[in-house]
Amino acid sequence: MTAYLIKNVAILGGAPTDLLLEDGVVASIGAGVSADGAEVIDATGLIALPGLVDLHTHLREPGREDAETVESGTQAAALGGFTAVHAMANTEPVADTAGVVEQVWRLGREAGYCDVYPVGAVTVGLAGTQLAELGAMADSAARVRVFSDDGKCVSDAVLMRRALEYVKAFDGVIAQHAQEPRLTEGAQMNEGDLSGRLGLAGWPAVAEEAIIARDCLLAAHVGSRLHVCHVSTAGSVEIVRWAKSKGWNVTAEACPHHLLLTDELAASYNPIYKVNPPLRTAADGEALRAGLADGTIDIVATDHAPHPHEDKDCEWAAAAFGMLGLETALSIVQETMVDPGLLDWAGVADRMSYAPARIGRVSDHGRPIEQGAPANVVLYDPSVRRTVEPSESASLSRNTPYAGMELPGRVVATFLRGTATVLDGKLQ
Ligand SMILES: NC(=O)N[C@@H](CC(=O)O)C(=O)O
Ligand SMILES: [Zn+2]
Ligand SMILES: [Zn+2]
Repeated sequence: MTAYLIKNVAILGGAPTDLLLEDGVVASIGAGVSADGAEVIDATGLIALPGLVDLHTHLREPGREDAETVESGTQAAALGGFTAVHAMANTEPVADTAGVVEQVWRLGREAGYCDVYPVGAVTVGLAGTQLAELGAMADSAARVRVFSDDGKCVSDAVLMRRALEYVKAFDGVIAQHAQEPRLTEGAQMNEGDLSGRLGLAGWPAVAEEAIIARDCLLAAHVGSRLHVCHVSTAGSVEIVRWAKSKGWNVTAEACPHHLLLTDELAASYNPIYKVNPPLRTAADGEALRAGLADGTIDIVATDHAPHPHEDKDCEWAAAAFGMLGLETALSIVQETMVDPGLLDWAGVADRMSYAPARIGRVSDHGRPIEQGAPANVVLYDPSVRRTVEPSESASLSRNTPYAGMELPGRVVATFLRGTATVLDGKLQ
């Protein structure tokens, strides 16, 4: 196994030092470290961050291998600086049994680009009527700790309560896609003046906020853990802040696209901007960034949602919801959070590595870069700018909303347990 001696690297943006990755671990740190036979990387100007952890990725396998496979999705993840991703359960078949989650987990191991932690469905077939075999998925080789019907909301309050109660036995968490279904029938974009003008059915903020408020109360009532997926409104940030002030065990995520993009883009009628929950107003984006800065929003999660062109290259109303996210997430966090001074690199390590690993109960990832820790590390160059070129993506899909946009930063290398998955910006 190749050892890597990374010279003059700024760990979390600190003073330059040397970093030796050997035998799968961080072997030593300090100026002037030397190692015979190690491959030397001159990392002058580069930052080292702990390998990123995504709590919300759609890999589409099994069932929609035309959109993404575990292999292609984890290649995209590695290129984005991720060493672990949680794969959502809305596959075909749905990941609602020990058999399916073990299959996804094994495919991740075989591909070897990034550790894959399957998310188990909360209800059978995501149908929202009957609890899935949560215990069997938790006890399986995949050791599932995160359960979600993402794509759909667990809207039945009794089922949500039972799920929250059930996962307490193995320290699991319910990750809710907060969308009141009756308030969002036929919804196409954020509800506001613009949806009226464009003649597209609106998705009101209250449909998200009402479910989040209810679920915070339920989680507190049964003493369980709730995680809120893709928080998109200022009101949702306020509700999560309130729940945390009560000491309740509630965590929340924001997605890069909600930090950067706004609902005005829907005026193009280009379905590349169609996503669930929808792009919201500039004021919502500002509240999300402030919430992420002060810790109300615990993490950034990509909600990487690949769709083949036939599901996106059509009229707005017929198009699928979702956008790619893995390869651009770190750049967008730099653009929206680091460059404006809202978060430093230590903060990025927390929101994109430590905290998501903690919520997902993943112990091998999300560890500070210190001697003896697993060598899950990303080297990032914050000083360059690049134009997003969809054809360069490792994803099998092309639905990035950032095509042609100039973004800061570039992932130079990613190491998974000391093995380079990306070097010189290229997949290994
Ligand atoms: N975010 C999306 O717009 N789409 C996701 C589902 C989801 O995250 O709710 C998908 O699976 O395509
Ligand atoms: Zn969702
Ligand atoms: Zn999702």
